[in-house]
Amino acid sequence: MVTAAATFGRSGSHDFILLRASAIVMVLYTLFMAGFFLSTPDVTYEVWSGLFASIWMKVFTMLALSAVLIHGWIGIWQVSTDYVKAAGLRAFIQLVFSVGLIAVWLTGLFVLWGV
Ligand code: HEM
Repeated sequence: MVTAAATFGRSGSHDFILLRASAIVMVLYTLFMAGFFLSTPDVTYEVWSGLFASIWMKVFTMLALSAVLIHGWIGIWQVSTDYVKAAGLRAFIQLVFSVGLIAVWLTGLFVLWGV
């Protein structure tokens, strides 16, 4: 079986599931953050760092950042293979997004580590 080296999952259907599952996690995190800001009138430094001090918030945030990594990785592969016909430019776009997504994930990990 021929598989594309730039995809994330083992197969197209695996990528399909990963894209949907990661979308659900991102939507849940977005709803949670919207709820937090709506229910917290005064978001001070203490309130904000207190929120991220708990282990469940760290885990939830790392799950959301992993979902961004997986979703963005698969998503940009799908969009670029559909719309960017020049192979060199497509590889460059995928490289920029992949490195950027990994940088976001690592930044989140180190920031959370310090809270
Ligand atoms: C680099 C950024 C992103 C890229 C390249 C991207 C790409 C994609 C692609 C290609 C699809 C599949 C569309 C289809 O098959 O019809 C998709 C679906 C989706 N994305 Fe994204 N996306 C990105 C960011 C986000 C973010 C930040 C969110 C939410 C906070 C999000 C939420 C969704 C949802 C809800 C779906 C629909 C899933 C479904 O059909 O069940 N995406 N995205």
